[in-house]
Amino acid sequence: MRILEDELFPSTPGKVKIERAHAINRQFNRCFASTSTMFLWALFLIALTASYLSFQSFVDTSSKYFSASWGGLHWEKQIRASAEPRRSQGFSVLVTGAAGFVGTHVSLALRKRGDGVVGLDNFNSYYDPSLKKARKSLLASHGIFVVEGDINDGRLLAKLFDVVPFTHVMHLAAQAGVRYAIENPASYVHSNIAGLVTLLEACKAADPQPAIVWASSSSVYGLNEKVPFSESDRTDRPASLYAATKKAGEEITHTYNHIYGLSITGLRFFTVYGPWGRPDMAYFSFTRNILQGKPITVYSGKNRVDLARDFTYIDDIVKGCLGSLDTAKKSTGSGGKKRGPAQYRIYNLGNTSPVTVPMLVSILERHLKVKAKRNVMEMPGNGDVPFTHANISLARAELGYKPTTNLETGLKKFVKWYLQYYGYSRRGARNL
Ligand SMILES: O=C(O)[C@H]1O[C@H](OP(=O)(O)OP(=O)(O)OC[C@H]2O[C@@H](n3ccc(=O)[nH]c3=O)[C@H](O)[C@@H]2O)[C@H](O)[C@@H](O)[C@H]1O
Repeated sequence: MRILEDELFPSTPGKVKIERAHAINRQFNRCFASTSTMFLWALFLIALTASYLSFQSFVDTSSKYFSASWGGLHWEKQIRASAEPRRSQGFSVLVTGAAGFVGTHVSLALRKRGDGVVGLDNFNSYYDPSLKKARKSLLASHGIFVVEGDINDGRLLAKLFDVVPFTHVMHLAAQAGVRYAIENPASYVHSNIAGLVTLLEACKAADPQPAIVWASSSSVYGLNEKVPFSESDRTDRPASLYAATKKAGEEITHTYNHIYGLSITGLRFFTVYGPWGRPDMAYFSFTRNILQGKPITVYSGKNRVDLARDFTYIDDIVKGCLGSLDTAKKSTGSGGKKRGPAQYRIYNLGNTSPVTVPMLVSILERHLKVKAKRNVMEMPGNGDVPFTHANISLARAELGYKPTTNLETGLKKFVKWYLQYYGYSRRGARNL
């Protein structure tokens, strides 16, 4: 009671002071209590934000990890198994563009003779990716594992060389097609220049360094008029961006050979055709249109001169690729440094027997037993050259390259595959 009275009615001024002091103290305590509560709240909020952020980064990292199409112990095991040669002194070859036309055939040929093969392909949609998936299944049925990834992915390439000491790289990944460069120029720079450099960087850093065989193109001869085209002819007048990027590739590979001791062989392919081919190429799209009763456009040169190509059958090209791998010397660098001069070669791989485009159509008509609806028009100025013709004496002498399939025979084999693949022989045309 007394305490309560004293509190309500202080009896002395001194007591008032004390009471005031108590009041201030109480206020201070209240204030301190609320400040510390605020402080605790702040701490709590900071902790909450921090844990949210770290959870987010965990989610990001793990989603990246889980969505990555490569990596992990099982993946590495598959790579090692695929890369393992099955013959003594066999190669371990990394084939880029393995789900592509030439890549599939070369991979199969290497596997059949007992070499180890790992494929790499980005399965882009330049043409129907389901054809690339079908090629991948074909490769898988022969024990060849194809990694889904891009040659611009330096981390992936480093990982592959980490897992397997590849003896060779068969570099066939590229943005192909002469006329498509008008529509999508950046894709040529991305694959044929940036991708090439990323790949060469990985090869340079690899220990041991692999020997590299890669696909250049007959298109580097551009406006060259001297026939047949020899490796020593001018190649500084490309007629398309595609050709320019392939020519740039020849210069870039030379640089890596010169500075880092990489063994390099460039192959100038001449209009390669055959089963499992590329739907964007004339022989393929003509076949599709002829079977579907649609017209085809046949380009002609100035003054109605027929265009001609040194069409080369895929099996001959494969022999040239394997001959190049077999004769490639080892790279001489290690630890990113050149230890001595390294091999640098360029070869034409053609058929050395050009055929006109109207003749190509006639052969297809005969094999398909259907008449084509031809629209002839002057070649638009979009990168085409009027003719190609390979001098193959260098490849013959140094690689033992000797093409044996003429266009008539090669197209017969292509048509047989086409009819079977697209189901014509069984139940009429698939709707393609
Ligand atoms: O050797 C190469 O380095 C290149 O070969 C190939 O290019 P090209 O020789 O141009 O083959 P391709 O398109 O089949 O046209 C063949 C002919 O048909 C004509 N052509 C074409 C299409 C058409 O609708 N009409 C037509 O007359 C056309 O004018 C041409 O005269 C590869 O595609 C290329 O990636 C590259 O590897």
